[in-house]
Amino acid sequence: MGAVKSIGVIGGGAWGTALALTAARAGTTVRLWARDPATVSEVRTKQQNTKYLPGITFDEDLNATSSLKEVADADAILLVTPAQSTRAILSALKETGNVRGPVVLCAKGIEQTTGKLLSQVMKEELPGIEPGVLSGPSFADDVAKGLPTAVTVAAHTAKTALSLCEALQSPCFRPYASIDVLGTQIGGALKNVLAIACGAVAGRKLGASAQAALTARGFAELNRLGSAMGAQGETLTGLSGLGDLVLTCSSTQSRNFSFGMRLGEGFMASELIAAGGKLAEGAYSAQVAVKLAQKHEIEVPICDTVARMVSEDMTIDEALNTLMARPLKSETDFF
Ligand SMILES: NC(=O)C1=CN([C@@H]2O[C@H](COP(=O)(O)OP(=O)(O)OC[C@H]3O[C@@H](n4cnc5c(N)ncnc54)[C@H](OP(=O)(O)O)[C@@H]3O)[C@@H](O)[C@H]2O)C=CC1
Ligand SMILES: O=C(CO)COP(=O)(O)O
Repeated sequence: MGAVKSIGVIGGGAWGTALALTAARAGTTVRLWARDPATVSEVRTKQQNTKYLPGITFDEDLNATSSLKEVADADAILLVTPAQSTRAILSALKETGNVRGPVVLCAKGIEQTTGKLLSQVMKEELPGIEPGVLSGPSFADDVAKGLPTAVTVAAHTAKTALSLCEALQSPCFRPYASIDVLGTQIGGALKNVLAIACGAVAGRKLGASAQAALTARGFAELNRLGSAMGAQGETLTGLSGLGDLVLTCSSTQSRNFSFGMRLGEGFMASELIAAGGKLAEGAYSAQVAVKLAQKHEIEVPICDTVARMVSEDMTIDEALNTLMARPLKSETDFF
């Protein structure tokens, strides 16, 4: 593909808005699609998205629209809605007949009903269109404020990955190109599950040592499962893997970590979900991550306890006891 001069961003939430700002700062023509007309109007007229990025007024004028057909008419599309809505949006995008460039998957999750990665979903819904993936340690708030951030942008060819990077690069946003489309998705999906575990440890006040141990053992799970699924080692230890795991497992700014904290404080997962709070993708990916691990015959005890806490099959104290009472084993696979 040639240079990416225009980008359509689908998703008027925190991350979609921050990525639209990122493209604008890079000098790329950008149009943001949101399903909520109030968001479209506020972004257009007030340079704000108070529902998802409260307290931030953009320096950039963003062109927002409610027309999917309009936003699809771009050299590349960033798809930035929650993972579970990906199939429906891809199908609606196909209906527009306007998609020509790569569609970059920016959600961090696995499809619950099928256990498929989002690029696999895209292959079914938009065959013939190149998938891309954007993932890495990047809080939408930080990015919207122009704080320095680095992410991985993957596509099947280096040329496409580099063109996408060029269309997003600015003094505050540094994308690294990759051709590991599969591997770049795995870290983002699994770190959300593992961040719930770390948040639960913080909420239950089990100490910084426990949190660090859980992060490191969580990385072992991410690494084992990612490798079994075919991810490259450098991807798993890179920005979209270890980088994002460290960020999300250590900050109350993370919605997954905060969701875990509430579990650790004694709230039930169903209460938190019913209250309709902020999106915690890990709550939707935990169970399906465990199933994927079973399919690949990989042990993921931390993901498993998170899945069981989310389905209310286990309390935080039971989870802790289960993890601590596991049979002794080697940290490496050498003996
Ligand atoms: N926030 C962050 O820091 C980062 C988020 N991500 C990932 O990006 C994805 C989106 O997250 P984020 O933007 O933060 O989420 P938000 O909760 O901030 O926003 C979600 C957006 O998606 C819209 N939406 C939800 N369901 C649908 C649907 N079925 N059809 C169309 N639009 C829909 C919502 O619209 P409405 O308002 O109408 O409900 C809203 O505009 C997630 O997978 C997340 O893990 C990745 C990196 C950073
Ligand atoms: O993916 C993110 C940071 O890289 C955002 O994490 P949360 O969805 O947990 O807020």
